[in-house]
Amino acid sequence: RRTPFGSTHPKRDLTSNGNDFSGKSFDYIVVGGGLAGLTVASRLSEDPSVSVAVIEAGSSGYEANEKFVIPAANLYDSSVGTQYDWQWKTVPQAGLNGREAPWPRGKVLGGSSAINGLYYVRASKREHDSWAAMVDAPEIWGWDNMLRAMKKSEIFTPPTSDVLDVVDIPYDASSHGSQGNIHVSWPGKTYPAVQAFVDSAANMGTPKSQNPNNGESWGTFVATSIINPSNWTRSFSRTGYLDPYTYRPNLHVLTGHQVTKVLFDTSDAASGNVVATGVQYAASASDSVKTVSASREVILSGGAINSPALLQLSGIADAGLLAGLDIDVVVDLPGVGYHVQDHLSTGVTWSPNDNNMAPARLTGDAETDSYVNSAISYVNLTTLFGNYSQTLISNVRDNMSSAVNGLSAPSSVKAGYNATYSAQVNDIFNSPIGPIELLFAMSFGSVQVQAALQHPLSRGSILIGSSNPFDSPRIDPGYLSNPTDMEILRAGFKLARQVGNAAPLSNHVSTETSPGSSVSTDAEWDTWIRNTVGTEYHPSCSCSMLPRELGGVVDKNLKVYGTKNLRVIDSSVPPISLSAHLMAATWGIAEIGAEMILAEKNGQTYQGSGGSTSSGSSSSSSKPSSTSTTSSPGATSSGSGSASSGASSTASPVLQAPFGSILALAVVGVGAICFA
Ligand SMILES: Cc1cc2nc3c(=O)[nH]c(=O)nc-3n(C[C@H](O)[C@H](O)[C@H](O)COP(=O)(O)OP(=O)(O)OC[C@H]3O[C@@H](n4cnc5c(N)ncnc54)[C@H](O)[C@@H]3O)c2cc1C
Repeated sequence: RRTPFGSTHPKRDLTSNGNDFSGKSFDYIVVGGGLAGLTVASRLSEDPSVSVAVIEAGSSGYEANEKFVIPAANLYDSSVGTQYDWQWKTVPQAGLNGREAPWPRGKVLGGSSAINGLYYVRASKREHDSWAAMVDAPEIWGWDNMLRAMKKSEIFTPPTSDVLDVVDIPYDASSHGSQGNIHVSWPGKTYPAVQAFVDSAANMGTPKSQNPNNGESWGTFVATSIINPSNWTRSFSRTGYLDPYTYRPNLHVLTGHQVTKVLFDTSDAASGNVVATGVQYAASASDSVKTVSASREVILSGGAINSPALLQLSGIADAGLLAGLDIDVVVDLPGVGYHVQDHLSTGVTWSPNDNNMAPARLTGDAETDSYVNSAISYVNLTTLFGNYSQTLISNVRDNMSSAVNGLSAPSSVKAGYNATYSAQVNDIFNSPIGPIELLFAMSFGSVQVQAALQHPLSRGSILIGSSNPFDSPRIDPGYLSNPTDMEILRAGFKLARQVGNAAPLSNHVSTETSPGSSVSTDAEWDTWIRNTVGTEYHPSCSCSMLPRELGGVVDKNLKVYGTKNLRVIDSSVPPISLSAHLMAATWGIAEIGAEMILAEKNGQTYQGSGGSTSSGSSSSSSKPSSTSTTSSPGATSSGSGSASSGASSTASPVLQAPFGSILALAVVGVGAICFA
């Protein structure tokens, strides 16, 4: 097979030679070959009439394949801390007694889905509907369309009978997809202590969930994992969305090169129609900068840290920030990098009183090594606080404006904080949704019940500190800056301890080793929490989908405000943190984003699950140009309710469109790192 680059190449065009893209033009450029980026690129390239280029900063990962495909999730023999991890750190956090918290992110094809803890957990209908209401787009971002999109990406397999002999796992196969790209199942090995956790958490007030994947995501259950049960390997965006398409000549992937800037035609900027024309990229700070063009769109899928940073480097951010860094303003968009929310967690740890534990090292037996610490419990406010929960909610409501005023952010962002606080208080806290997740873990010979804050009221930011794209951005999640977060998290750890000490789990543990008996008063818990907690690896909201006047970065069509053809499609776009692990929603976002793009290309209006598609007002050739009649900033898209062709369709109004188409209990000193 001849490649567009002229050489004989047996496979899809996968190169690490920057010259192969230099000076070329593609219809679509996807920045970042991570979870969302590969999903989008794969779906777009199902249309043979378009050319798609992916630029990934990390390597392909094929050179160390076992590292990615052998999960070993409970041992966390993963790539965190290696060359496959960006190895970000927060700035010192006052809420963590001045500590800097590590923020790993995947830097390899597959992105963080290549290095993460495998939990596949959906958020609730209520959270997705709340998000959709904020952008008045229930048909696109509400539960029905998100569920359809999440199912589209999925190949579900029930648990094995061996596993069901040990642990009760109710499931409803109709809540899952069967013809998608990512295997979703349960590991081949489990242990009686897992069932004991489920029973103890239920005994302590959080009943077992019968079907957490169907919009009622609260309760106690053994979560699914991204695991291929035919060989017990990790199923992630590279194996699901790239590897199978070896001979797709319109899909081109460049690895080992970081996109340093998006390039624009600003001739029509006054009418809000800045046009992305391509990107610059380089292998390192000392490499020569190269350019590649996009004739239709540039799509940012760099993840929750890199996407806002790249927008800022490219001149789309708060004008005040850019002025201080000597970066020309392309679009004054104050929300870029604000609204940051993250899950914060650690665990109460015991020595085991059980010989039948997950092994403390890899055994070499794939089925045994597939065990994932995925028993979890989403606990609501009433279970945590009893009657006091209503007082807590009233307090948050009463203190909302002073909390917002106390935050440092541009004024439109503060207006957005009011909106997202209201959503949290009215839609989430006052519901069965869990603001705390408990996670059961057996790793390295210890037993742990972790607690993780799911709906933080603290707000943070990710802002570049220099115009050098190879410098780390300033990551400030503002951990525990809102005192209610500490109140909820403290209650979560107290409950974690109670669950471990409640029968039947109490039969599987002996001495509590951390925090131990010296911690029992609120003040002692708070000190321990500040000295111990870290990220649960779910930062989001840094390119929030909100109205522009609320500090939004993308509109309901994932388009960056002020631009005609620049989208962000990744985990940075949810406007509120979700009570779930982030992958499931991110695959949903990516599937919907690809549908939107193909719809717009075909001149139709994307209507999600809200109805059938209709012809849009744009011409069928919607290549950006200053005369095109397609979208204006913040306006509805001229795209269309699309569908992707391909193997993974799931029946829905959208798909009838005419053109169819760990926990690594790496216990370090007193600390523990939870991988989830
Ligand atoms: C250690 C860890 C454990 C986790 N555990 C779980 C879990 O068990 N379950 C779960 O649901 N979620 C988990 N997560 C979170 C989940 O993996 C992420 O939320 C998800 O992968 C985000 O997808 P994304 O597409 O937004 O970003 P990513 O998957 O991180 O992909 C972004 C990609 O873009 C590339 N990139 C960035 N900037 C540039 C640039 N300028 N130029 C070129 N390339 C660029 C990156 O190298 C990366 O490959 C975990 C995350 C981590 C780090």
